[in-house]
Amino acid sequence: MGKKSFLEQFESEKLMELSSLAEKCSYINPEFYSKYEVKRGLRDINGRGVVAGLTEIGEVHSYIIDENETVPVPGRLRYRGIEIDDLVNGFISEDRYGFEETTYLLLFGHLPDKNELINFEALLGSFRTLPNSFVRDIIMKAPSKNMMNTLARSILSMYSYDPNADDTTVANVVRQSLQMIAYFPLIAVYGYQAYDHYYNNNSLIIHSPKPELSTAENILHMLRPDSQFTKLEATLLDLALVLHAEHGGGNNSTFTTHVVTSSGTDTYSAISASLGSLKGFRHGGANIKVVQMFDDIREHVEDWKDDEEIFAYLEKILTKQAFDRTGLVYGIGHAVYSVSDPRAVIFKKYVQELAKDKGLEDEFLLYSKVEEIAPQVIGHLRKMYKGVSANVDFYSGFVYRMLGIPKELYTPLFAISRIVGWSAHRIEEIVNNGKIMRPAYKSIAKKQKYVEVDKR
Ligand SMILES: CC(=O)SCCNC(=O)CCNC(=O)[C@H](O)C(C)(C)COP(=O)(O)OP(=O)(O)OC[C@H]1O[C@@H](n2cnc3c(N)ncnc32)[C@H](O)[C@@H]1OP(=O)(O)O
Ligand SMILES: O=C([O-])CC(=O)C(=O)O
Repeated sequence: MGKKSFLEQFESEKLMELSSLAEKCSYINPEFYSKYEVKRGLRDINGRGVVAGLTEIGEVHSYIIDENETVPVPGRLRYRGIEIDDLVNGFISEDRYGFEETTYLLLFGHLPDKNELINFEALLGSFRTLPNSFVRDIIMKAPSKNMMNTLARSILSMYSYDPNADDTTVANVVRQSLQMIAYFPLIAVYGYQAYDHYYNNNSLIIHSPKPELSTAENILHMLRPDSQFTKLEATLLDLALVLHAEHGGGNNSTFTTHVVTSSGTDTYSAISASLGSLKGFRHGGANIKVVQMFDDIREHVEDWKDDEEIFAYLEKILTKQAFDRTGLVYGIGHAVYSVSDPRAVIFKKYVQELAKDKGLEDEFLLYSKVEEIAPQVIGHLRKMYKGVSANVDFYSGFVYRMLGIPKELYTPLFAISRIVGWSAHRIEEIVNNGKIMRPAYKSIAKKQKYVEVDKR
């Protein structure tokens, strides 16, 4: 073997030494959190978050108080006060797509009437054109294997194309938000096409969006080489976009929008930070992990109908002996919900229909079994306070897989939808001229004296 490069040497020897120092001086005894009454993850053990703000955009409901006792209840989600089930039933029963209507509702506070909706859809359609040379200079250059990083990088670059980028007046932020809502599907899909071309050697496909198509239809049109899709496929993707659009101010990526916006920074900086948050596997990134976990379960569990075999394999995942060895069963559990996540409940009904359509009923059955068994295994091996159930990410990846969407686009699809919630929250933060967010950390460091370098 040749001489080791400086980097290799650093990695193998110095890095291990420095990393053990960093780990040692970063460790905090978990008992101190209860001793100093610090809420880990800014939540109490019942999942109740530290109240950090007020909002009128989304409401996440998971428990009631009965005689001073917290009682978990089936989860409920409201967008601008409207129950998510009512919203979904509304546009589906009228045989319409719902994402544009939901976007209008979340940003402007009321359901659009027919004219407002037509005009708004036309406005989004007219914004669905990236600035000249953006695809060539930003998206095609340095394609990355992770489309969340491609999105974040592209959104940060958008700053250079916006002559009024730093203006944080509401009018300008509304304009930037609508442009980002229109651009996100293009950047994500084209970013994927560039990756697929440069990394996988497949033909480069760039279909221009069509102004008359909905967001969901445009995604399928731009993604598929032949641009073909069925009504059921577009309806399912539209539903997924509606269900992911908003989740209150406290979820990790939206809270990031609030924190970063409160410093007074520009829209592109705030949204790229939220994208970084959403990518994480405990948040939006879980949807890819769920599908990878199911690939692993299908490979290792022989009888998909055998509850005991499934239980035993999930135990192995929980005890870090199988799958990615993080000890997490992805798609299960939630910071707030306990009995159920209403979005997973809605999804499940439609997923069953699509699975039947695609001849994947056995796989749907396996998902249902894991949904039922995983909470028992987690309850058995972890300290449970509020209970766990399937979250929105549990079925979303399965839907995307059935739609033939590549896994690289699963979390970006979450972002294509959640940009709406982030935008509404950024505007709410600006309108209310909030103070800069600045919580406290209690220092528990022992005092030490400065020692001159020769005497250490
Ligand atoms: C859109 C979204 O962001 S939805 C969430 C998507 N994320 C996932 O699906 C990843 C898997 N799930 C998880 O990691 C967690 O359930 C989270 C991050 C979502 C919530 O975590 P918490 O707020 O800690 O949940 P909760 O308080 O109910 O957990 C109680 C215990 O069960 C554990 N637990 C909860 N869910 C899981 C899970 N899916 N797998 C393994 N252990 C779990 C927690 O780690 C905790 O144990 P600990 O105290 O020893 O750390
Ligand atoms: O609320 C949360 O913590 C995570 C979540 O489900 C979301 O952001 O949709």
